Amino acid sequence: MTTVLGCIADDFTGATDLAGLLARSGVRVSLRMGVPSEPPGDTAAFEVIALKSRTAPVKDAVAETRQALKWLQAAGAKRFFWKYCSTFDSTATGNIGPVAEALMDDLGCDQTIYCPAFPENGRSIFMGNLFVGQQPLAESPMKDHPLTPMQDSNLMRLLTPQVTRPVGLADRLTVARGAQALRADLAAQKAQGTAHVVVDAVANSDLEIIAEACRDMVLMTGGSAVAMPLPALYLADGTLSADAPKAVTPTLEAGSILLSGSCSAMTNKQVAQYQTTGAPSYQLDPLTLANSGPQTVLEWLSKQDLSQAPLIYATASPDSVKAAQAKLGVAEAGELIESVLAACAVAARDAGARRFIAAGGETSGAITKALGVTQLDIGAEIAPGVPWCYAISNSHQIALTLKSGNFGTETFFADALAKLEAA
Ligand SMILES: Nc1ncnc2c1ncn2[C@@H]1O[C@H](COP(=O)(O)OP(=O)(O)OP(=O)(O)O)[C@@H](O)[C@H]1O
Ligand SMILES: O=C(O)[C@@H](O)C(=O)CO
Repeated sequence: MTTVLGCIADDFTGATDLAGLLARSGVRVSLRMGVPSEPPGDTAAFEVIALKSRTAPVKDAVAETRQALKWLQAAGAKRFFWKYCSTFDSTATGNIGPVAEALMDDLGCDQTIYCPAFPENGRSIFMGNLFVGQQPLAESPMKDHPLTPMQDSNLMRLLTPQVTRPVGLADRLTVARGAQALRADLAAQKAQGTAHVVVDAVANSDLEIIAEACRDMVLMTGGSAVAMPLPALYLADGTLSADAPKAVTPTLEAGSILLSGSCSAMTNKQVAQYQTTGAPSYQLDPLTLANSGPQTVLEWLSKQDLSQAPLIYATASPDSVKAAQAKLGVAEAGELIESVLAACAVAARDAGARRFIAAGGETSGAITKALGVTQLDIGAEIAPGVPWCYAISNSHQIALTLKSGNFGTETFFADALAKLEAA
């Protein structure tokens, strides 16, 4: 069917996050890993293209996003959503602002909004300042992020050096006055030449007002949550027909594998919690892998009963990650582990695994690539922003969940397996 909303996300777990929130509507949502090489064929009402552009050089991020836009336009989309991280992960040079401006230029639009708020996951914006739980962004663990350390909490100050046109704010007091007031405020700012407007939101009810006020904008930008109300708005006014294809749940064979390359505080807790369930687990050590390769873990995996959902993880404390990085190099350590987890995913699939849980954005990218997955259909949500996804890998129907490092509660891994049983 014709695509109603074309979405572009700057990383893989972020793309499943957005796709999962859109899929809460029950309407089919399709996720593409990278810009498809084929022109659009069987497209869904909501199409999400996942890029790996968050920390790419600005020029590459812009070029790749433009290609994604062209594909979505060919799928029939007239409205677009640019999804970045709910913690606004970016640097003074990009990539949030430059990509947004490139999309605005290509779409001929002169204003867009910026709303990374995701209240269900503790991200809120007040007077243009982003909070993670009760902490300002710059006092949260994001201040120490290895690639995009967020050392300012003010979104206008963060965005201004990334763009060429004026940046403004629509604050919570305006949002609280409703969609009409917000629309009037945006129009007044547009008349004064303000192209980029940060919009406050602290609760889902704010996001509903913002989505209603901005639903006719050619381009909206934000975290996933501000897009969540759009399907219901489109269904209500007939932009999306009530008989638009619904999400379907395919039948799956048993056999599960959990692969974790995320070292976030939450993933560390999730790995520890899963181990208390008695499930088999294997810890990857980067230094051992560098010396002797993946043979030992692959042998261990070949002896596992996949109905026990074994876990293979490189997840470690910040200190041991730093120690491994000091010896091997940051990128080298990461790539080594990603390649081993990807090899484990393929070996597990060939041994009969059909349910895959991947933790970490980079890790998820490596695993989906190794499994040859290019398109996923979105299923039930396990935790806010983390859905099950269905795909074909080497002619097998598989289910995959790609968990963003910071998302989910401590029992996420067991919750994910249980959710699939219940589906
Ligand atoms: N023990 C380790 N030592 C060094 N690097 C590691 C170790 N374990 C994992 N890594 C690497 O750290 C990186 C973790 O990034 P990844 O994006 O997968 O997780 P994340 O940052 O927690 O997730 P997200 O991007 O969704 O927030 C990967 O490149 C992974 O290979
Ligand atoms: O918005 C978020 O926090 C996540 O979807 C994400 O982008 C993970 O990398």
